[in-house]
Amino acid sequence: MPKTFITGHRGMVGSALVRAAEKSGGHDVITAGRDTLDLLNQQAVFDYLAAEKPGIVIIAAAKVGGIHANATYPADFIYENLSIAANLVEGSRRAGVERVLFLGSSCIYPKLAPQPMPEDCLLTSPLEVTNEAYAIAKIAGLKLCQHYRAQHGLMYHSAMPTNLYGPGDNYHPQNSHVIPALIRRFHEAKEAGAPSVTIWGTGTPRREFLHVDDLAAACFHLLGLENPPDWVNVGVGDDVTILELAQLVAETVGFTGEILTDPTKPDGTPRKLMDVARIKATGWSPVIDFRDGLAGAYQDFLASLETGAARL
Ligand SMILES: NC(=O)C1=CN([C@@H]2O[C@H](COP(=O)(O)OP(=O)(O)OC[C@H]3O[C@@H](n4cnc5c(N)ncnc54)[C@H](OP(=O)(O)O)[C@@H]3O)[C@@H](O)[C@H]2O)C=CC1
Ligand SMILES: C[C@H]1O[C@H](OP(=O)(O)OP(=O)(O)OC[C@H]2O[C@@H](n3cnc4c(=O)[nH]c(N)nc43)[C@H](O)[C@@H]2O)[C@@H](O)[C@@H](O)C1=O
Repeated sequence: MPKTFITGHRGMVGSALVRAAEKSGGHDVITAGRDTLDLLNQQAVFDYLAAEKPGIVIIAAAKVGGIHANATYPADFIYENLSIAANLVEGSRRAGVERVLFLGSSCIYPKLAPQPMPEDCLLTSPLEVTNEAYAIAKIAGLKLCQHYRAQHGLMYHSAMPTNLYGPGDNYHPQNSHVIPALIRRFHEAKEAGAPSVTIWGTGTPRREFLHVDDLAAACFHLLGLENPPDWVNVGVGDDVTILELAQLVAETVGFTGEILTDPTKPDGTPRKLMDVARIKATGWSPVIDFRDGLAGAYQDFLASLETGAARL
């Protein structure tokens, strides 16, 4: 059974990876929270990997946030994400880690990429400005893996997930992604009997959403491939407008008031629909229906409010 270091295990993706690994029983999982291992500390990362000698490292730790956080803290996003990727990839090479899976994001592709976006549209035109810093760090992470694989013959590769949602999400009112932000806002409006809820931007951008448990399954699927692509899109291949999403979240939460838009807030990329032909050809497809997934995410939000575990 491979010793598998899942980084970022307290986050939404990392915790889904731990759940999936425990369910499969096929991995001896090790974890280390920020309190015991700060991934920005290069020497600490090198020492930890040298001592633990995992067979697999999954890089699910990152500085993560929605459109507002990315646009407000670009220095933090580029510095922390470059450092986490470089420390873990080089530390893995030094410790003889056989396999690394790095997680990027669909925002690595150009702002006006062809839709759906194939893997080979990377670096063909400018990035979306609201998340350029984060995207550059994620592109550097995937290129680290690609070049370490080419130069050192190591099986280091990457997955590029589309926008994710699910249990353990961050519900911060400003710094979160759109789904957790709207779950919280519609819930609070329902509780307060508010007549309307305002969403950011024009409501016209299109986004694709993948449940985090589907992503976790995709990660272990990729780790099982003998010759995985250097990087591969992970998505559902279907998208909705932000206004349609808001209507779905309102239904899920049971909010029946009006939905207003605020065009003074940024829209970000007009559309980022993944071309998922490559991962489908390897035998993976998502299984979680979007409405079911949203209902589960809302239940998780309610449960985490009760236990006090919600990331608010
Ligand atoms: N959420 C999404 O919609 C998408 C996410 N992704 C990618 O998936 C990955 C995981 O994202 P997600 O789970 O949503 O993010 P979360 O914010 O939920 O989790 C990130 C985790 O990384 C940990 N972390 C961050 N910095 C450090 C550090 N210096 N040392 C140790 N641990 C650290 C955090 O620890 P702590 O709890 O202490 O802060 C947290 O547990 C990221 O690479 C992200 O780019 C890709 C596409 C979409
Ligand atoms: C995963 C991805 O996440 C980020 O990109 P993004 O797709 O723009 O992410 P988002 O979820 O924050 O917004 C999606 C859309 O939704 C609209 N929107 C409406 N109302 C709210 C709202 O209340 N909060 C937020 N956050 N957005 C809202 C918002 O205006 C935008 O049009 C990247 O920075 C980068 O980190 C990355 O890789």
